[in-house]
Amino acid sequence: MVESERSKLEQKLELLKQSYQHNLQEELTSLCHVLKKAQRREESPEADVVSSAVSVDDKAHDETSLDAIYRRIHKVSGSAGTFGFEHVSQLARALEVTLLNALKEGKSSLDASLVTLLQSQLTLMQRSLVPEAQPLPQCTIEQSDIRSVAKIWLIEEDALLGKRILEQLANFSYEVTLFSSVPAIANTDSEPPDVLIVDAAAGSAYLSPLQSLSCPLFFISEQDDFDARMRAAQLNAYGYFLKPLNIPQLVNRLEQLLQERHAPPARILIVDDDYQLAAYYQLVLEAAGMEVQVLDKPRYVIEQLTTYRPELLLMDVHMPDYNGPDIAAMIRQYDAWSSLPIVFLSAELDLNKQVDALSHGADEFLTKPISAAQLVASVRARVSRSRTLSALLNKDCLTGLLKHASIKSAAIDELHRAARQHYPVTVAMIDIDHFKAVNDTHGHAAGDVVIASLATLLRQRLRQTDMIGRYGGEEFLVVLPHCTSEDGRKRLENIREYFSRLRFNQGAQEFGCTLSAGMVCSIDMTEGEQDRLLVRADEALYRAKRGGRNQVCQ
Ligand SMILES: Nc1nc2c(ncn2[C@@H]2O[C@H](COP(=O)(O)OP(=O)(O)OP(=O)(O)O)[C@@H](O)[C@H]2O)c(=O)[nH]1
Repeated sequence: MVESERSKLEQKLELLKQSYQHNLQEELTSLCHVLKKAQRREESPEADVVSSAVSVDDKAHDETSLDAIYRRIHKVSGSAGTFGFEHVSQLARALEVTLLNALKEGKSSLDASLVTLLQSQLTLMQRSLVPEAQPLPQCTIEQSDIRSVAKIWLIEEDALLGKRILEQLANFSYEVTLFSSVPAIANTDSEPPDVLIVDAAAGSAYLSPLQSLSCPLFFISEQDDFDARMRAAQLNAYGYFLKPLNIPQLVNRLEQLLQERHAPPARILIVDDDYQLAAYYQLVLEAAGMEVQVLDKPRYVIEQLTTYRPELLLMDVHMPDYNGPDIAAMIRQYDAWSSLPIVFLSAELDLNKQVDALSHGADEFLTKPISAAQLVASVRARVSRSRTLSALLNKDCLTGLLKHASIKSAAIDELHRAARQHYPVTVAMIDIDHFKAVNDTHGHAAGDVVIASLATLLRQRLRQTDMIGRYGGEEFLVVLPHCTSEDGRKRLENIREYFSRLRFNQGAQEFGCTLSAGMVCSIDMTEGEQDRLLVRADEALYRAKRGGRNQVCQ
């Protein structure tokens, strides 16, 4: 995040805090007035004859009732700490516990001792109205549209093996520098790499200084025992690969790592009727690089989920018309949202109610007040785990791309969205030419390397917003939103050209491959024909094959 954007967010946060401080001041003053009223009633109940004549409904709304005071103190205890008024929050929390116990004992109105306690604590709260500094957490996720080439340092004493790994990784468009030993790194003055791959034979005594490079570490090793793997874990190794090396497997892991770093921002939906708190959470999460929308009317949650498609829902438990657990239970009725992470954010102290909320389909219960750092860490961890799980379910293990069913449904969803919002989408089917011959001549493992390299190339040459899937064995489907046929053709030609230049090694043999692609753009189709987009792309691919292969047809 650029510095100017960050300082804008910090200014907004400051304004929000000032506005909250003003409201809190008013709330505490208003509570003091209510207490005076309650005290007068307590001292001369005969003056309160009117109250005996009021209806049950009016009593329920009596602002001096124990329940009404409890709710207001509960709200202060949940929100004050969030805005940095730690001391006020602690005082309110202690009061809340006392009032809750009184309610549990069956009391419904304030007695003299409770009034005195409340008055003294409210005075203390008014005096403590000084916010503590709360820096916004740093944004740790870099975002860019197209990923740059990743730099890798490989430390391998065996020069022949090092050269072989380097050549194979170069096929996947990584920029690899080979070092013969750990000390050799000391002689380089270039920037640290994105990833460091080390042969564990280099000796663990040498390895500790590598951690100062603060880049992810991958080990390659001949040893598969507990001690060897533990040493790697203690050095925070991100991956451990056994020799002989399975390059596609290593590349898969590298890609996973690089994708995490360049992952699109997490999309969060906040459902909370308290606009100040919701605005605060929004600012904190945005400052951490996330995309956030706020919904203050829980009634429209399904519509909002459908249009915004968040990756996590952050929801208040107590809202005026509906409560959070009921909304969570309703969301779980929809297949599409059955695995959406739902996190409750509430000042609820009662453990039974927290457990009840979780049993209604929520994944986590965070108690207010929560610090900005805690909120960001918790949301980030949930989104990351959910992305990993969904990758396992929906992604192909050789290429890390979407599987057939997932890319097909992503394509159909995107086409419908594009038709509603009137923007062009280009769809392309890509197939490796004469792939059977690659397998027959160089073996299945070499064929796998070719498939994985095309996947990597597609990821590297397309935008983060494009969708890529492995449609069949050596066939890929790509969906390019906001892309005209002219633009789509340029991108596919670039990929075709680049792929034809890749060299693969199998033993002493070197070989290359080509691809054919069939593409179609949604705006070139007639109104009712859009459902046939995939069929038309497939027909275009067939023409490319018939026309001699190594070409893009539309
Ligand atoms: N190595 C490897 N081969 C695969 C995989 N999935 C499918 N294949 C092979 O891909 C080959 C596809 O061959 P065909 O569909 O006959 O077409 P082709 O040889 O690519 O020829 P054209 O498409 O006409 O250019 C078959 O031999 C499959 O066994 C895989 O995951 N790995």
